[in-house]
Amino acid sequence: MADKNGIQITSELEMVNDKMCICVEREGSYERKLFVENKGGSDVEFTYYSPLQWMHCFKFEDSARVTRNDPRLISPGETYEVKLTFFAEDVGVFASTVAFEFKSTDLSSRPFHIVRFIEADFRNQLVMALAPVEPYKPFRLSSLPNVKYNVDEGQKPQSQVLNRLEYEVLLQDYNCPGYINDLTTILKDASRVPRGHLQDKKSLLETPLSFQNYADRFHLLLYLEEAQMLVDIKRYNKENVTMTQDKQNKKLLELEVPGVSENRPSVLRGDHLLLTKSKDLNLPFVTKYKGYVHRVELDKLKLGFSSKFLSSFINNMKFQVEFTFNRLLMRLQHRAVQLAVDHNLEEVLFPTGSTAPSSGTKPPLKLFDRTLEKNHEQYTAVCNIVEGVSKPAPYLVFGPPGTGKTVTMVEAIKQLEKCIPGARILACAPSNSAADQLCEKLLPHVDSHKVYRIYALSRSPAEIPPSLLDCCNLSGDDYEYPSKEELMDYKILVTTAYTAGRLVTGGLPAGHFTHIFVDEAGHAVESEAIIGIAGLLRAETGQLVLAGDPKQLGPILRSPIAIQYGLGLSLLERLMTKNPLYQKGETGFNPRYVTKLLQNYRSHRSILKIPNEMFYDGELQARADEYSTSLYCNWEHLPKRGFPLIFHGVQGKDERESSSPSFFNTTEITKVIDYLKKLLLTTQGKKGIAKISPKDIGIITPYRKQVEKLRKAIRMCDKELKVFKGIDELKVGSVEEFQGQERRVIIVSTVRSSGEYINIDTDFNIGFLNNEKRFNVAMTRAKSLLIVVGNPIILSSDSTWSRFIQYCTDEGGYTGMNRTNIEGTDEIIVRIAALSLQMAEEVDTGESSIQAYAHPEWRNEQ
Ligand SMILES: Nc1ncnc2c1ncn2[C@@H]1O[C@H](COP(=O)(O)OP(=O)(O)OP(=O)(O)O)[C@@H](O)[C@H]1O
Repeated sequence: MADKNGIQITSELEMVNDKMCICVEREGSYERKLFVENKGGSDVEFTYYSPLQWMHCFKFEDSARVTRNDPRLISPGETYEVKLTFFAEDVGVFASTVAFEFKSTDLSSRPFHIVRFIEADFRNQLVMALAPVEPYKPFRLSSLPNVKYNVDEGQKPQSQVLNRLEYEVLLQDYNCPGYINDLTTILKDASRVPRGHLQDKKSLLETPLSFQNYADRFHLLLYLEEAQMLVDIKRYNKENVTMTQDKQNKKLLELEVPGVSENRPSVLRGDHLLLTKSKDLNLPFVTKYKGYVHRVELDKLKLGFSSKFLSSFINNMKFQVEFTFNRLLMRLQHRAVQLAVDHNLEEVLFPTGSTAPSSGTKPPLKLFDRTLEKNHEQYTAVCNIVEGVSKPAPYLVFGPPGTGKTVTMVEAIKQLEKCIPGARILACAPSNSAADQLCEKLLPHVDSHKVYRIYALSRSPAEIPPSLLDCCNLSGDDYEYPSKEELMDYKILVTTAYTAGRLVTGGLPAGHFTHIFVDEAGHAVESEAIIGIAGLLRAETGQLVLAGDPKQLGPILRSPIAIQYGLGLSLLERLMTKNPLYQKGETGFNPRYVTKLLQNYRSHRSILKIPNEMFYDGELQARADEYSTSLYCNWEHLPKRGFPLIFHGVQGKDERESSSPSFFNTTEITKVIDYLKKLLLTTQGKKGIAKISPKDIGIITPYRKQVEKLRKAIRMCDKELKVFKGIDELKVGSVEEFQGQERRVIIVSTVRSSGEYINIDTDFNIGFLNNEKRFNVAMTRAKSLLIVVGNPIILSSDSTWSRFIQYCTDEGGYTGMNRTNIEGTDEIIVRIAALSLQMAEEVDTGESSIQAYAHPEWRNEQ
């Protein structure tokens, strides 16, 4: 970039972070001058200039049409102009790197180069309304000094909970043993040979999982995971932070924690933080104030402290903050693996199929959802679950997205409730949204007083679906836990896997539940999936049913070592891959234990094609009803009629604001809003297109900040959308929040527009790139129309996305940014390397290296 040999390149454009920037707010063409000035003492030949990558929206011209064969002499003191035209056609941020080549008149000299970065930003009103509220300034991570301290206990949120459920079954601490750090070091370094008990632990990890080593192996894996969590949570410690008093509740203090809504760090209601007054830090002995989390609101925490602390609190007081993580979730898993052994669940967890199948034919079932009767696999699965043919082995319902796993499970639960008078059912899922969905699907056919949805205190009441308010444990603004006896009266309890642990603690006896169902079982670590099983299921009499798809989102873990030794394998996947009862034989799967569903009833066949080929060996059959999946096949905004899939390429910018580490992309938001308005306002009910309401549309994006900005754009900025009837029911959420869900129309905003942040995505397991499972879930939620808005160049660096974009292009579904002549960073790097090479090697062949770095398109033009 440096000016060289007296040549300076300046322009009329504003310089921002070493870039020449032009910012416009309207369509049109904009001309700006670049100045090549000779400030040296001798003549210089201007031999060439070229953008290193071709951008259709930029044009460069000069009066003499400089070429190598016809260079322009620039004498000392002279300035020569190059005209840049920016064609603003579509909102976005467009960047170009331009290389200028010169040669001094001395014949023996070699060419030299100067590079300039040019960025053009075409923004509209919405982009401006959503712009960063203040520049991004990452917060400094600090390791707090080891000082002696005492802890001042804070105010817990639980105080308002009506708790009639006793604590009958002990939950021990399961503290991480001291040797775990040494073991971690040894396991990370293959050259180190462990001795004594560390050797025993290493051998335990290397021995295949069996019922004999079940609890010991899982305890060890969980400790390894916890050790990594402890290291990771320290990254979030903060210095010199201030708090403010909450406006609604003066007893709470508000602390800003950017990233908390994306689980960076993960903080739930009821967790606690430790705060030390900054001014006390030099003291030999300090007090750490415990603040309990009463609410998590986007990037803010509302904390409850002791009254002593509150009376000494003054605004702008500075603190050091240490995050802790809630060990409860680890402890519940430790207890579960122990209870699995104590309750002898060997035939459930390592089934051998030793018991004879029940004989005799049962009368045929009349299903609530008659459509399932037409699918032999689903119908058989429901009958087999009701008959309990796999007992004590678990019954598995697995298959790709939209094949009806959840509806099969729900139908089986309804049939059990109807046909087996003594049936008591526990229905679980790893996430709240999946558990809510189970409950919502049960309600149309089961009396609401027979079903009870139990939430943990950490669940924000605002997120509870209105349809479940009458059958859950939220009472007014507070949660309650009914007594054991009251809970045992319900025929069906629905909860997350973790919250099922409270039922174990509450002393519900093993064998009370005749059937336990776990949906989305591929999403949970085995030790998590069994929290609601171990201690509640009696192996000889109970029936366990697992449903899921190992190709969708799996467990999220922190420790590479725990993953290496198998903690990332879900119970569902372990049974399917390691247990002979669940393997595919010559005649397919054994229907006594497993049903594989392969008929997709959700999506238009064009939407299914890529996930089907990439993740399901093409086995998936598109069986959704033609009428409903074709509703948008004639939509006027489709690039190609009959292909209800759009990839809209945009050239945006991934931005951050304030101290939030999360990303957003306002150019993509503009496009998403455009499509939303086309769907809801301009083409509603037009030309054979069915009417659609906001609840039938879902917007998926991987970053929390983009979720927040999209919601703001829809509910606050756009004057037509914000007053649109039912707009609050339009769900905008992360992929995790959409797992198990479907919508008639799905719009995906991928956000990423810069290669430099891809490592952050990989490190924190966020974003879409390098994450096939997240891609799979997002792409398989739409029934009749899928619109993906993203930067095709960045996404194409990932083989899965590249194939998807190619597919859309081949089928005519690609639109937006003209890609034909745009290349990725790799090509630019090659061209920059070509420049440097020539300088480094000091070769002067008399031939310019320009051919090596100029874009072919540019050469043709010249
Ligand atoms: N036999 C069937 N006939 C018609 N429609 C069906 C049938 N089975 C399921 N469906 C419909 O297919 C859609 C997907 O079903 P469901 O959500 O149960 O699938 P899933 O396998 O659990 O999906 P995911 O893996 O994405 O969670 C739903 O709209 C459901 O009503």
